[in-house]
Amino acid sequence: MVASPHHDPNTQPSAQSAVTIRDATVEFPAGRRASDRVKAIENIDLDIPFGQRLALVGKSGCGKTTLLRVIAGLQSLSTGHCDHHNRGSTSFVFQQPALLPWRRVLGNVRLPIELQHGRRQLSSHESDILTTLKEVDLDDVAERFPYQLSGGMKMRVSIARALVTQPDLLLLDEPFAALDDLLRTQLGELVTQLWRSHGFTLVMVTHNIAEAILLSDRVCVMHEGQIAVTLENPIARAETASDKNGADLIRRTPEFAEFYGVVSDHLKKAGRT
Ligand SMILES: Nc1ncnc2c1ncn2[C@@H]1O[C@H](COP(=O)(O)OP(=O)(O)OP(=O)(O)O)[C@@H](O)[C@H]1O
Repeated sequence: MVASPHHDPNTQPSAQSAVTIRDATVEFPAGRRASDRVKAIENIDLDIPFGQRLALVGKSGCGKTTLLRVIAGLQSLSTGHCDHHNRGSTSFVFQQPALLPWRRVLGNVRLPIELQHGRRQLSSHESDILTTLKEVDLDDVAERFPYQLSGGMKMRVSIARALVTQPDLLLLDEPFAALDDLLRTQLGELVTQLWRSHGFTLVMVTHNIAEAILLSDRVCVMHEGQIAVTLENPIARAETASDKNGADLIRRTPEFAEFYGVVSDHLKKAGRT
């Protein structure tokens, strides 16, 4: 397990990085006067290698979502830069599935293709759309409307919609926080399987330490807008992910308990400084 302090202005961009962030700061107005500002993130340096899964954890307000939005290109920086070295697109999955209620499952999943290529080219993508629906086990409910789906199914539609454009980078912002533990574990397994078959780079924000450990190769603990520590995940599960009981078995291992303790200690330490 390697813990590395993160703020290193001398770090060079790596050819292997899908995303390179240097000296990134985002300030927001925080009061009546123009001088009242809050730094949501401050002087962040981060390299995310191609195909890596990175989890951002930290207490509420520490800047996780802001950093994720910077990576998504949805949030401009006050200083610094964020560069993508991807060949393809970036997709974002939010906590709320945000499906269009008047469109069936198929129509919701098809939407990004329509936006990217227009309606005329749809037929050439139809088999990709159906393959994606199969991958998330929704092919049987393709003709249903969102109100006819359970919470877990809605989230799977949201994941399918994110995957249908074959993104190189998938960003998840607390995607399963509103779901119960069992569904959360099942969807985590699904994300792991999809990561194995698609090979995208994955960045996720979560409050749940177990989820961070089960779904990542590296965990960044954030505190007050900075990355307090980056931890290599010693139990990254590339080989066991296809096992449906993988998450449950891994949760019971001493290695899991040990790493859980390490992440938890860093979170507490960050909270005390
Ligand atoms: N649009 C905004 N305008 C003003 N302040 C903002 C804005 N967005 C975020 N902030 C502030 O920036 C800081 C970081 O917010 P951010 O949402 O990134 O934290 P977070 O770690 O994702 O929190 P949570 O876990 O509660 O979602 C907080 O102090 C927040 O109040």
